[in-house]
Amino acid sequence: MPDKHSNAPEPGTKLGSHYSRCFGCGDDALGGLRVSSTVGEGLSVTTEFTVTDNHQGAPGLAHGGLLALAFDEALGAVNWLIGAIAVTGRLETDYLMPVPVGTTLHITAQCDGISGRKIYTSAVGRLGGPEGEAAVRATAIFIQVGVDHFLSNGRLEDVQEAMHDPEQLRAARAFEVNP
Ligand SMILES: CCCCCCCCCCCCCCCC(=O)SCCNC(=O)CCNC(=O)[C@H](O)C(C)(C)COP(=O)(O)OP(=O)(O)OC[C@H]1O[C@@H](n2cnc3c(N)ncnc32)[C@H](O)[C@@H]1OP(=O)(O)O
Repeated sequence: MPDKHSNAPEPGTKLGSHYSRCFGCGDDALGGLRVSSTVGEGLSVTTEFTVTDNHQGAPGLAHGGLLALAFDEALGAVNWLIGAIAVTGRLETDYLMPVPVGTTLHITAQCDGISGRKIYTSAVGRLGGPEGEAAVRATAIFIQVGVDHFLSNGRLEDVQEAMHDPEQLRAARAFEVNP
């Protein structure tokens, strides 16, 4: 298990978005999920995601791929706690119960360990409250990367815009990145 980063926020702290145009957590992404995570105990975060009319796959039920996105965000937020910049290498989801429109998934995500650049994480999403029945489980492997991953691969205009965005710089500082 990795150590919690010495500058990691205290339990109860709301983590901001890592990028304002991120479809999972950003405020500027049209139709995005806008999920936000709160630091939990140890290397864990909690995230609430409410399923709306726009999230349907079958009538009245959440789309599974969209739920996977919510989990990707929650699991990725764990990386803030260890001060790691990382991208999703593998994401596996188990859908245990249908998730109806209007319900809230209470997701708890945690770090399970690291090996080299790989960060192993897992999460469970419960319905009806943080202690409710498990509806979705997920595991993910994040791979630590350098900031050059984004600078070399991202569309230039977006990278440049992000580098001039004070909010993006705040997020980068949280990862101890100097873009
Ligand atoms: C303006 C600038 C500001 C920047 C401020 C940053 C802010 C912070 C942003 C955070 C952003 C998050 C955003 C949300 C989360 C996404 O949605 S991320 C987007 C989706 N994911 C991707 O696009 C990743 C695409 N894949 C890749 O780029 C490359 O395959 C990777 C993942 C970087 C790995 O390539 P690589 O660096 O060449 O790594 P490689 O040496 O092959 O493998 C390293 C290790 O990882 C393992 N591995 C590699 N791929 C996998 C895999 N798919 N499954 C399992 N293991 C794997 C390898 O087996 C190897 O293990 P060991 O041999 O060391 O035991």
